[in-house]
This record gives sequence, C-alpha cells and structure tokens, in this order.
Amino acid sequence: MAKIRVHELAKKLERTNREVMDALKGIGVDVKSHMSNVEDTQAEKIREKFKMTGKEQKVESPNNEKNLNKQEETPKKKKNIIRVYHAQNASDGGRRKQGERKKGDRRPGQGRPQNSNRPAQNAAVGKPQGERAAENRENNFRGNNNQGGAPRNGEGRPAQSRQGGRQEGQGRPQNRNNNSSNRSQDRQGGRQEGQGRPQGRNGGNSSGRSFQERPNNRQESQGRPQSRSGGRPVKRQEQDVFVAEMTKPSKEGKRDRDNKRDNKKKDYDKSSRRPNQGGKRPNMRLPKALQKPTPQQKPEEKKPEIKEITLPEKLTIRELAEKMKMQPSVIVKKLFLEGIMVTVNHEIDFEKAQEIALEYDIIAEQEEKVDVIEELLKEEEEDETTLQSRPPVVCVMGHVDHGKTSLLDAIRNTNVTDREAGGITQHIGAYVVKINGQKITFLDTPGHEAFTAMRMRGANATDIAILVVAADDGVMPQTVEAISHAKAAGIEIIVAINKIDKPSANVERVKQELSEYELIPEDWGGSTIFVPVSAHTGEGIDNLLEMILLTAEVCELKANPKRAARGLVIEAELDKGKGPVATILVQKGTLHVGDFIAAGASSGKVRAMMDDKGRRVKEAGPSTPVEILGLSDVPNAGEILVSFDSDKEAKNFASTFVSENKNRLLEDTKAKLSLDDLFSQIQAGNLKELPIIVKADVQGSVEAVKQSLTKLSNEEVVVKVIHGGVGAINESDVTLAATSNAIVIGFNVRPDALAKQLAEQEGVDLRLYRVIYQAIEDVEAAMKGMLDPIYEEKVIGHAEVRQTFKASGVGTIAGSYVLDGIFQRACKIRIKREGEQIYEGALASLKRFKDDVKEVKAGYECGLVFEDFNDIKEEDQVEAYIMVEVPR
Ligand SMILES: Nc1nc2c(ncn2[C@@H]2O[C@H](COP(=O)(O)OP(=O)(O)OP(=O)(O)O)[C@@H](O)[C@H]2O)c(=O)[nH]1
Repeated sequence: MAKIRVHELAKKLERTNREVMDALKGIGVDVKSHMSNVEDTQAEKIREKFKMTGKEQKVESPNNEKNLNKQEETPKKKKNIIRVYHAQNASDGGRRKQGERKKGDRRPGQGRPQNSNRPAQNAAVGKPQGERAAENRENNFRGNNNQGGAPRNGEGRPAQSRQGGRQEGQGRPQNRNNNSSNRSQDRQGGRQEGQGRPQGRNGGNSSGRSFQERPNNRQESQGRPQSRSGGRPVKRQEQDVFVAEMTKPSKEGKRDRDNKRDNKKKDYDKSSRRPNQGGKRPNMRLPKALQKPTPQQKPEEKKPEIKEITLPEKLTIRELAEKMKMQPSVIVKKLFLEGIMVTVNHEIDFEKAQEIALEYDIIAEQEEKVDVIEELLKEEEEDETTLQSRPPVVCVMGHVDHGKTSLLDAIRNTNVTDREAGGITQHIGAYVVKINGQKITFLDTPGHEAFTAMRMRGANATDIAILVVAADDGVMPQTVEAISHAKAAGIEIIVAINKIDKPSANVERVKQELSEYELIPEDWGGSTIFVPVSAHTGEGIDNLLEMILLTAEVCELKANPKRAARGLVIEAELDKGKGPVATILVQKGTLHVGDFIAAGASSGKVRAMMDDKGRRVKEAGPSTPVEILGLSDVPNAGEILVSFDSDKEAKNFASTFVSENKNRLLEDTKAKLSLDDLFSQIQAGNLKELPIIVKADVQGSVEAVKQSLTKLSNEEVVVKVIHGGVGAINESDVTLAATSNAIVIGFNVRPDALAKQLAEQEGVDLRLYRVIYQAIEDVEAAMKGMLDPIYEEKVIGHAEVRQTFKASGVGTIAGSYVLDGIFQRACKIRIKREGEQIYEGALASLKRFKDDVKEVKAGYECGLVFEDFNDIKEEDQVEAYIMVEVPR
C-alpha cells in the first residue's frame, strides 16, 4: 500500500505538520513525527477532513463565496485577503500588528501601512495624511472582509483616504511584476476602484494565481492583492484576521509619528527574538484557536479498516503485537480466553499469527526470504560459442560392499581399499583416469548409509552415475536410495553389475530387480546401459569405460575454460603444516595459482595446486579435481568455490557468507533456547531432545556423523546436532555443550588441553571415536538412558491376616504374619480371599507392635493398614510387590 509522509501531506494540504498530526491522532493514527509515514487510506481521510473544514469556513465567510465558487480550496480564498492587506504593508507591518495584539497599546502605529521602504514618497505627500489614508484603506478592506473591522472604519475617513491614495500616488507603488497579465489586471483594478494599484512585487511564479484571483479583489474593493511573498498566504491571512479585530485607527497623526519609531524598534526586537520565524508562528496558532469549536477537531467515527502486515515464518507474541500495533497483553488475553496459555515471548508460527491477525481485521502476509547466498551464486547463461568439450565427471554409487572401491581400484590400478580404516570408504576422493587419450573424472562416493549427504553432493557435482550392484546380492536399500539421488539430480545412470566372477552371481536377477525402478536394460528394449563387470578379474572394465565415454559424448558436456573459475569443494581439512587444504572440482573456467578465491565463509589466494596424483600444477580446467592451498579457513564440503579479480571481492563474498550463517545460527539458537518453546514441546508430547556437537578431522565425516545421528531420532527423543565442525574439540565447543546440555562427539580428533580441563569442570560428556559405528551405538545407548524407563512388577513377599483390630482414625488394622519374602513400607499389595483378589492398592502403614517400621521380614508378625480399604478379614492372603525399572 502506498504511503506518504506527514510533512508531504501537510504541504499538499497547505497545513502545518502539527495540524495534520493532530488530525491523524483524531482518527486514531499515532504518528511520531512529521517524517512518519501514513497509509494512503489514512491520508485520504485527512484530506477529506480538511476539505470539510474548508466548507465550514466557507459558511462562516459568506463574502468569500464568490472566491470559493471559482476556487474551492480554502487557502486560495485566504490569499485574496492577504494580497489586499500586504499590498501596502511590508512584512514588517505584519509583525507590528502582531505585537500590538499582545500589548494592545500600539494601535496608532499599527494603523500605518507605510513601510520604511518608501520614505521619499511619504515625505513628498506629507506623512500624517498619507498614513491615515493608507490606514483607512486598510480598514476598508477589513470591513469588506467582514472580519469585524468595518464598524471602526467610520473613523477612518475613507473618502479622504482614497483621495489621498489617488492624488498623492501613495497607493501606487511601482508594479515590479514582469508578468503582463498582472499588469493588465492591475490596470483594471486601478480603473475600477481607483484605489491604488496592486503592488506588483510578487515573483513571476505567483502571477498565475494573481491572474485568477484578481477579479475577486475587485469585487471586494480590494485593489491591492499582491503580497510580497506568495509562499505563505494562509499565515498572512491569519494575521489580517486578527488585526482586523484589534486595530483601531489612530486619530492623531502626531501621536502616530511619535509612536512609529518605538514600534519599529519593538518590531525589530521581536523579530530578533525569532529570527527564523519571521514573527509569524504565534499567528499560525490563532486560526486554530478560532476554529477550535468547529467539528473538524472531533475524531471521526472509526470505520472498520483492513490493514495489511508482513510477518516472518516464526515470531513471538510480542513481535506480533508490535506489528499489529497492539498491546501484547491483548493477544495473550485473547489466547487465554481460547484456552491457550502463552506469554509474550511465546513463539508462534506464521499460520497461527495470521489467524490471530485476521481476527483483528488485519491481513498478514508471509515475508519472502531472499537467499542471499543463492543470489550471490547466480550466474548468467554462457555464450554457446565459448563452450568447449570437457571430461565427464562420474560418481560411483551403490550398496555397502557391492564393490565400489574395488571397481575404482580396478579402473585406475591403485589400491585404495588398503588405506581405509575398517575397510569403509570415509571421504570423497576424486581421480582422473585417461582412456584412449580421453579423460574421465571419478568421484569415489562412499557406500555406507551414513554418507548419504556426501553422495547427494556427489550426484549434484557429477554427470554420470555408475550404479554398482553386486551380482550375488542384487538390489539392496542403498541401491534404491542411490537410484533416487541420481534421478533427482537428473544424471545418467550406467549400471555396473559387479562380482560376476562369483559362482552365485545372477546378472539376470539384477536386471529383473532394477527394471522395477525404471532401469530397463537395452537388450530388454530399455535405454539403460548395463555392464557386467568383475573388479577382481578386470572383466568388463574396458567396456564400462567405453560406455562412460559414449554416454558423455551423447550428453555433449561442455564448459568455457576461458573464464573465471568456479568449482565445488569436494573435501577440506586442516593440515598442521599446510593450513586449510581443499579438494576442488573445477566445473567452469580455469583455476590458476595466484587466483583470488572464496568458498563459503573462507577466502584467500591460491598458493599452490596439486592434481589427483599429487603433482604440482599451475592451472586446472573444467572437470579437473585439484587440491588447493591458500584458503583462510576450512570450507565446508559442497560449498561453491568462486574466483575473483581482487582480494577485496573475495573477502566481501566470504563475509556475506559469514553474516548469513550468523543470521541462520541466531535463528536456530533463538528457537532452541526459547524456554516457552521447550515447554510447549513438552506439553505437545513429552518431547525430549538430545543436543550433540560433532567435531571431526574432515568435513565429510562431520556430515556423515551428523546424518547417522539424526537418523537415530525416534518418537520419544529427537537427536539434534547443534554444531558441527572440523578440527580439534576446543574451549568454545565445550562451552556450547555446557550451556546447551549437549554431548560432544569427536571423530578422529581429540580435545585440546583447555577443552579437556573445561569439560571436566563443567561435567561435559566428551566422546571420541575412530569408527563411525561405535559413535552411533554409543549415542543409541545414551538415548536409552533418556527414554522413559520401563517398569515391571516384582513380588516381594506374602503374608496372612491372622487377626483384625479397629482403631479410630486409622481404620481396620490387619494383624498379619509374613509368610515369605519381605514387606516394605512403600510397597503395593494385593489381597486375596479364597483365591480371589478383593483389593489392590497401596499399603498405608506397616507396624511392628505400635511402631511404624520400614520393613518386616518373613517369620515376623506385623500390623498392616491399607489405603481406603477396611473390609479385611482373618485368613485373607496379602501379596506385596514393588515396581522395578527394567533395562531396555
Ligand atoms: N569376488 C569379488 N569380490 C569383490 C569384487 N569387487 C569387490 N569385491 C569384494 O567385496 C568387498 C567389498 O568391496 P569394496 O570395494 O570395499 O566395496 P565398497 O562398495 O567400496 O564398500 P564400502 O566402501 O564399504 O561402501 C571386498 O571384500 C572386495 O574384495 C568382485 O568383482 N568380485
């Protein structure tokens, strides 16, 4: 909705800011200053209101009707009067009158319209007469205005004054206005009224207005319409109005002369007191006072008005109230009446806020969140002519142990499997393989479920996915997952049916199973390439590579190598000697040593580059994986790397990431630390949260551990990784864990000395692992501790009632004998009579003779009192039991 500032509105209405602000208050709009914005609808109301006031004034001044017929707006009507009055008076004159109003003893001086600018004229004419003449003219004008000045005019000898005016030419100061229309009107005015020509000192800009207003002047016998400053007609008119009431024409020219000097001095003094206000301000208030009783001051009746506000996704009641311009307590009360207990800090989502707002006739719209990072990374389409063929980037996906690593090994004749801890691939690696002079870049994506996140990234960074399916195992859960990821990323899938050397291998079965996932082999009439291979014997490998190159050819993979580089962070770690080391897959352009780069929150300059074989290179083109040194920080895997012309640009880019991340973190923290939120969660379903901090040696592992742990969440406990990062566990991690009651999991890292000490002090649980499964198992165990314990009934003893006693205030006491086990004070009991249970409940008291005791063992007599049960009889059997927690 369009808005307008108060001062702009005031200007348009030719009102003071204060008047407009008061009027706004009148209609219930609270504005702080003249710079405040008001809605268009509100502005319209104000306009109407002032229009209404104008009409009222019209009624009050019937003489002005003609004016209003031509120009309906009140201010213009006023201008006519001004010009008449000020035609003879310099701006000093106004001030003079104003002063008189206050003291009431300066009337003689007030009646002198001559200003000091024209001493020569006055001298020639003879001052007393001229002064009086002018004075009378003024009074005539006032009288015509019906402002109360007329009756006094009798004293002013109008005929004489007019004569004087004409004869002596006093009333005809030079018309200084260059505007021809003005001049012609002046002449007219002069002819008709013979009463002195209008003073043409107006600037050209006011001439238009003069042209329109002049006829009215004539009608009103006011031949001097020109004021010296057309800018503030209203104020001047206001002066006139007042003066008309207070002025009394002087009788004695001498006294006038005597007083004249004094008045001038006082005028000066006054104006010096208000140098910037021209002495007009008090008069500005006058008409308001005069108009006070008019209905314009009354607040208008409030019409139902529909407001619009924009709200974020989540906000507190207080924030909502602020947006709705209401007291938060009103909303709290409203919700309370609906049976919802909230505080002002209670966080609600947009839908709820929208619902609340709607009940107050406020339409809420959700704030559109601009992803600043996405905007930064936006790229324009490349010119086709600049594009050149590039090698395909291939990722290998599949279920655990189906032979991904072995296959890659077979392809590049290396032996990565030996180096992997526990035989599981834990990081993304990237390798370039050359076949028949053509390059293929392989990303080795790990197979374990824990690495889903990395696999996703792998899929996004790649052109072709090799889906490895063991011929003896067939399609497994992660095979299906891999298919989904590849399809979501829109990449080509080539199926490698591995382990065909195994006797149990069944290629046809694999084909059959995969066809259920829309992967139909070519020989079955589909379009998916299936290649049977054996990583062990090397059978089918060449065929697989050929198929990759063929698919790449069909895909027409191209990139512009002659542009600023852009790539993807595949892996990053902090090396003790080298600092942050990042594996980058260059996707577009060429990355050079010395380039200024930024990746996520880190920036820097490429100090050195190594290819996949560890050789130093100076540049890396599209589809080339390289390890780079020179970043200020360890970037996150999956982050986009961009090169820039200058260090400054790279730093700016990184700092935007930092601030954006900070905002996100703040939002997360806000949501987490809100006690109200926690309370509502507990209320909602006894939700418990297990906050975890993950630290690992490489970003890939952080992601992997995060993924695995989050998956452990169940209905009763939500696992929340509140922080994850690369490097040793430091003091900050422990502090965060202490404040948020989190446990810290370190994967292939150790805590530094300070962190260790602090963790001991704060009682923070630090857990260090080398194998991911152990971490998961431990957390699962921790979660069991958090789950609501399961209780089981355990019978602890039996007793027989041998005698009953009645005790006032206690009830029936069962004198019993413990047959076996033990009776405890807090135990529960069942009473059986002739084999049937007649009561189950708690034991109210356990006594030995007259004393309360904790327990009574078998072979002893005791007194039993049951809670709310007195119908006990001899020979009743009592069974005692307790509830015990059972480990899960
Ligand atoms: N007989 C036979 N065994 C194979 C073949 N390929 C892989 N293997 C075996 O299968 C097991 C798993 O192989 P990996 O290459 O580690 O499998 P992976 O899919 O990389 O496993 P993760 O890294 O745990 O996801 C190893 O014992 C390999 O020796 C093959 O072609 N034939």
